[in-house]
Amino acid sequence: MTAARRVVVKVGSSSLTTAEGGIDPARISHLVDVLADARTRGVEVVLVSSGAIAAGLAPLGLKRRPRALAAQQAAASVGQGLLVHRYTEELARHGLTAGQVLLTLDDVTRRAHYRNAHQTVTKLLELGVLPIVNENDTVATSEIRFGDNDRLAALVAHLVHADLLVLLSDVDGLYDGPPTRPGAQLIAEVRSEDDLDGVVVGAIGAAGVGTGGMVTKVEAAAIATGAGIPVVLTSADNAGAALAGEPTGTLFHATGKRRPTRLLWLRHATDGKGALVLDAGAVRAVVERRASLLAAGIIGVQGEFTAGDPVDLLDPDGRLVGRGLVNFDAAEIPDLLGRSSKDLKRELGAGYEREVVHRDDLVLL
Ligand SMILES: Nc1ncnc2c1ncn2[C@@H]1O[C@H](COP(=O)(O)OP(=O)(O)O)[C@@H](O)[C@H]1O
Ligand SMILES: N[C@@H](CCC(=O)OP(=O)(O)O)C(=O)O
Repeated sequence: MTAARRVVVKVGSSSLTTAEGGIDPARISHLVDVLADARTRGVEVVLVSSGAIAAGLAPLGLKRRPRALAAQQAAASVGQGLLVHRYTEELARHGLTAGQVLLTLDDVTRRAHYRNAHQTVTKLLELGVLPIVNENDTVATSEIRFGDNDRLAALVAHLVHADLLVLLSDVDGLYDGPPTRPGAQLIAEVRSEDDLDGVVVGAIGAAGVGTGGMVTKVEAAAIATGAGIPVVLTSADNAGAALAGEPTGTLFHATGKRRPTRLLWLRHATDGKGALVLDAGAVRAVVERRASLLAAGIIGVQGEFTAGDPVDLLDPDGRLVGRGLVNFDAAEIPDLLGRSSKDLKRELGAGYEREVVHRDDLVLL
């Protein structure tokens, strides 16, 4: 693989903390050396770093990662500052400046937020700053949370038009089963989902500080490769090789083409906040003709959602056919059901003429 020009590097909590808990300064120092080295070769780097919660445990006298969301958020609040401070000091040794970017799910799925996040990170790169991204843990509540940073990193890779995503963990690649199992084999290359048949993808590692384990890494790889970005999964110790384009760990080849991120997210990770039930004609229009969903073809509405939320699209038998970002609140839809755009415009005004889900905001499942 040739060396990439713009890379998103994601490092997990398990690669940044000591066995006793708390940030491991030596590991951060090593990682920063590798990133700085890539920078001197002209590679633009965006770092997605986990570890805020893990870094907050020791200062709060906590022995292990708390289960309750509020306690995790408190730990993240304490730990994020410490973490970025560590990076800032280490980067300064190389004459580099860190910029903190905290994102929520909305920032990479809602159009206006997405544009904003894109502009900020692009500007930081233009200014020669090394952006350090994490989820905005203190404000993200359970329904709108990534939780793990693997999928966030895949969406960030898309957001910044990266040509490579490097996922660094405490394991040196994807194995065909839990790596602690005797005889587990490293998978060097994944060209399609078929290569994952029979692979047992398991939970978090021994460090117990990560989230999601291998499952979210494989999902992240599917999101990125499906959007045309290859992924290298390896250990933090092998970060240098990965950034130099040398074979290491597991390489997931790109399978698809670039697509809007909010569609990637809709397909891979979002559960609909509610659902719209379509009549048979609307199912055909949406599935076969890739048309927008109009009010005339909707026969039911389920759940509570507001305009801009993801909703499931169901056929008359309740089968899931797609998911889309809806243009109306749930409460507005009953009045629109089954009515033509022309009637809606005449009776309710021009704002009601628009599609309920625009085809650009819709994925088939
Ligand atoms: N098939 C597999 N291949 C490799 N690692 C696996 C596999 N199944 C489960 N794992 C576990 O996933 C862990 C990495 O996930 P996690 O602890 O969430 O790390 P991070 O903090 O880096 O995100 C590894 O330590 C490993 O024990
Ligand atoms: N945003 C959280 C990330 C949670 C987490 O542990 O993620 P990861 O280690 O990537 O599985 C943090 O900084 O602690």
